Amino acid sequence: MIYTITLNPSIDYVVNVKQMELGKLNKMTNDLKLPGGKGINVSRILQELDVHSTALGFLGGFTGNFISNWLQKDKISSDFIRILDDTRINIKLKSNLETEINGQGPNISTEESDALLKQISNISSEDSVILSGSKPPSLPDNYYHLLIDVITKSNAAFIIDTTGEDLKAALPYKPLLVKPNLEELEELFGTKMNTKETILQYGEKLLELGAQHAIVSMAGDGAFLFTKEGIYKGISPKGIVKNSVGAGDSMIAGFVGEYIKTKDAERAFKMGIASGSATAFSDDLAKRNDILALVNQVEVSPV
Ligand SMILES: Nc1ncnc2c1ncn2[C@@H]1O[C@H](COP(=O)(O)OP(=O)(O)O)[C@@H](O)[C@H]1O
Ligand SMILES: O=P(O)(O)OC[C@H]1O[C@](O)(COP(=O)(O)O)[C@@H](O)[C@@H]1O
Repeated sequence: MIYTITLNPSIDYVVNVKQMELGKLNKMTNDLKLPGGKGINVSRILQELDVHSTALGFLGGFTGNFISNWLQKDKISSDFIRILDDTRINIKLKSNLETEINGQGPNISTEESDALLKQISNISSEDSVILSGSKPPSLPDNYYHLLIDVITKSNAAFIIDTTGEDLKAALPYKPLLVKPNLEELEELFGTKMNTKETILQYGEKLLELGAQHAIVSMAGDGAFLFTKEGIYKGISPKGIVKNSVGAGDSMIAGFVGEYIKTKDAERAFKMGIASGSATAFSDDLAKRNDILALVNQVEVSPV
């Protein structure tokens, strides 16, 4: 079984405004409320790719109900710990520029956070766990570490998509995949990476520090895949970008869904790029047919 864990889900409130003017009354041309949070996005794309997963994490309040109802409607299994506080709402403002305003996240009590640790102590070595996104500030600083401890004791594989110290601390536990975007890679190592050589140098460092596979994604400029066998460059297909929110999550779902079936990292990378780009070219996350239509357009070659 694949489990996704979203510690900080959200409703993504996508708002379109023709020409945003700060300090004035702006009228929306249209708006869209979507279930969000990185692991939930991964589960939604896995479902499109016919890969079954169960979405875990914390959900609460009317916002939490919106997300669980959506997942139920789409027949995506979930087993969230219900919390007293409301799940956050993140604003995705599409105007002349794309602006995001993400909430900090709800209060999570010790009983609630312990309940998730207890729930995942039942996983086995046959399972894979995808840990995605930020954690609400009310969770203990070492909460990701506590989760990884439980997962690795069960000998389950894990993938982690988060940033900063949480990502760095996870590497020695040999995640199957990490996928920082270029900005996150720069933040992780505290240095600007203006040349291909520097990106390759720090991408390889992710493997030296323990990751089994690493992808460094660069939006419309494609991505690099780092494996023990070699480094690959993937070129993103061209298209009209509608909403790139969730492109990174889609890429992870595409990679993991294919890798678990075939154990072929290069093929999985292609599926990852196709899934990320198909989402960037859609209002919501990508649909199965959009992904499959792009996969043959993705070019991957050794560096
Ligand atoms: N503007 C775009 N055009 C084509 N593909 C894109 C675009 N933005 C994202 N993608 C695809 O999605 C992948 C992940 O996007 P990226 O923005 O790098 O991740 P994140 O959402 O984590 O910041 C990219 O490697 C690419 O394949
Ligand atoms: O957990 P975080 O880092 O606060 O991010 C949450 C946001 O990320 C998203 O999951 C999108 O992530 P990506 O664009 O990186 O794929 C949104 O759905 C959500 O609003």
